[in-house]
Amino acid sequence: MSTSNRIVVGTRGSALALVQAEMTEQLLRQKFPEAEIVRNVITTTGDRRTDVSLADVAKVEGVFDKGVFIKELEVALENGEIDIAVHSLKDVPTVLEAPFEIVSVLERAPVADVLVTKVKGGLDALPQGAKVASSSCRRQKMLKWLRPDLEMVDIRGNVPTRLRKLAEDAELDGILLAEAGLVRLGYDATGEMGTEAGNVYGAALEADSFLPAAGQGAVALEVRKGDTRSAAFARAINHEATMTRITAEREFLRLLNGGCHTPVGVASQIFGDKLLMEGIVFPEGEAIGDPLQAESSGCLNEPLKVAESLFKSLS
Ligand SMILES: NCc1[nH]cc(CCC(=O)O)c1CC(=O)O
Repeated sequence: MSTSNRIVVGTRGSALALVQAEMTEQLLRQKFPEAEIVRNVITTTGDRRTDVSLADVAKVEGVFDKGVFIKELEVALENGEIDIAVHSLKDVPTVLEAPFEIVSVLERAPVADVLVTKVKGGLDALPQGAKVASSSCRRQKMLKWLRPDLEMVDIRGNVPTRLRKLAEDAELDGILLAEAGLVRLGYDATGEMGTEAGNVYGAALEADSFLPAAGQGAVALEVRKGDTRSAAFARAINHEATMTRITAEREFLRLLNGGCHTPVGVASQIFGDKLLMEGIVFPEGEAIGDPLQAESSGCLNEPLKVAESLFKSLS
């Protein structure tokens, strides 16, 4: 167990996870110069199983829903090996196991999805029938809806690996990635990106036609429920506006009971004391039916209510 001035930050070992852990540790060091901030890197099921599709990892490994990137961090939290788990919020299920709590989020990075292609020019420059890879059913459905001619395929691996796979694979015309991950890894997400196998080019997909995942671009800090000491550390670096937005977005997803099998896009914005939300829900299964879409707005202080009204106005 931790002594009084020591706090152990737990993270996955991917390049993006390590950058996000570093951001967290730096903020903690600024707030608590007297504290000893220690890092513990943990390998998760999702990192280990790059041999099967993301949708299948949970089934193959018997891991609850989307928790393939977080289970081992929760085990480490439970064992007291770490005090604060750092996650990409997007990878965290909307309902946590009872012993855990998300108490804080870092300031959000850009939320858009990016189409990365071998040829400059974004979506409009992709030829008829081009092949685009993504491991996210939301991204696959959304792009197929906008461009029914495209062939969507699965892809695994961390961000630098995917960029390299695109540059290497002669058959592949593009991949979809979060702008947040690219930016945090230091890439020019909407420009030219270098890989060992050549250059590729990013173009952000407009957030009003291509809605991101709930919590995309946000980093969440998870602690043991009742561990008031670790929670106080984490809360001291919380970014309030991000917390408001992700609370609303995740509530919308929770109401829909959306996991990896019901593709859901959701975006939120703060204007003065108002919270604006937009949502899109695709039908389950292979067919690309017409999605349900809605918008809603309400008071900034009531993110749960705004999410509920968005959910109710889906039609
Ligand atoms: N599931 C993988 C994952 N989890 C978080 C990010 C990027 C950062 C973010 O969206 O917060 C990514 C990669 C991607 O979607 O391109």
